[in-house]
Amino acid sequence: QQAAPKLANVTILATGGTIAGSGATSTTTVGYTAATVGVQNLIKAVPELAKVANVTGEQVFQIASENMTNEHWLTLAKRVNVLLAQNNVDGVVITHGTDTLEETAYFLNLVVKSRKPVVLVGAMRPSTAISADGPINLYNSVMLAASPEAVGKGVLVAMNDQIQSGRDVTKVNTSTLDSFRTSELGLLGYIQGSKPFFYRQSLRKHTTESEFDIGTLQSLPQVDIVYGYANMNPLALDAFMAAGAKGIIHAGVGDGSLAAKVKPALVAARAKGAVIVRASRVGQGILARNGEANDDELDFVAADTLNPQKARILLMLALTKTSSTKEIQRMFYTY
Ligand SMILES: NC(=O)C[C@H](N)C(=O)O
Repeated sequence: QQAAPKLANVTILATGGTIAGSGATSTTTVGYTAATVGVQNLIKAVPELAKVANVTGEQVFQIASENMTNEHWLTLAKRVNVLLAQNNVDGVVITHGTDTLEETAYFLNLVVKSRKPVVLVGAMRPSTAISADGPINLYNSVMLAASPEAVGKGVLVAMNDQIQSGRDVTKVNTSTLDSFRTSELGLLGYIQGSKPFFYRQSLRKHTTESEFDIGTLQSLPQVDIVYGYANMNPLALDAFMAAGAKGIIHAGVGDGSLAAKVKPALVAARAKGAVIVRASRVGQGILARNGEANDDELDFVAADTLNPQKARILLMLALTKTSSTKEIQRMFYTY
């Protein structure tokens, strides 16, 4: 008789969200309360986890993800790095609210110092709902974090039977189960029959190849996002600058064009030392450097394919290393 294959050790770090949410009735799929179920009960609800990994759980936070802060990210990333440095941990799963899940995934993609799998997972329906998606998503994530195929792929997101890259995935629907998408760049693979099937991989640097190190950081530089729209005015930008912003993400219309009413305020912000990154509210495509604005002349940075909320994360990390816009532009083409 053959010995049973040794199961991988996976730690689930629970942070809250709808996956840990509960509603008044089984048909409550809106107006429920996020972040009420503790990690041990999340694990207990899916006994099948024991078939794919030796699972341990830690409650890191218990919050709805709209309350995620830079400080939460630093705490979480440090814990992930400590765990993955241990020989008795093979992978980490992070349960998370879906509203900012894509941001946490990209942050960790840039600061985790390990090739071991890190998988983020959430749910669109609370744990008390008919056909709650949390249990299957959690099962798939633990299976993925335990799988050799996920090693070295960067931080992953596993929802709705799909594997997405932490760099590229974004929430695209307020409420449906297929809310996590990677527009044109494409998902990485599928999960089927308790197995991962990978088809592609991001070529952008991550984890062990990243130059960013949050090991000794207690805070991140203030970077804010100003949203573009017709009749846009510089009020929000000026307020962020007055509050001490070190960087501004201009979530511009189209290819990041600058409204005549706003451009002088951006130029003034740059003159005060803030780094200006031009991104787009569109959600797909490359933000062309020197396209809709002359970035060389203005000394601005182009966000490449990062959406504004992900551009904010890269700019915060970039500002921990340098204030050179040339260097920061290189980083936007690297990560
Ligand atoms: N589906 C969810 O998880 C939404 C919730 N507001 C959260 O992000 O925590």
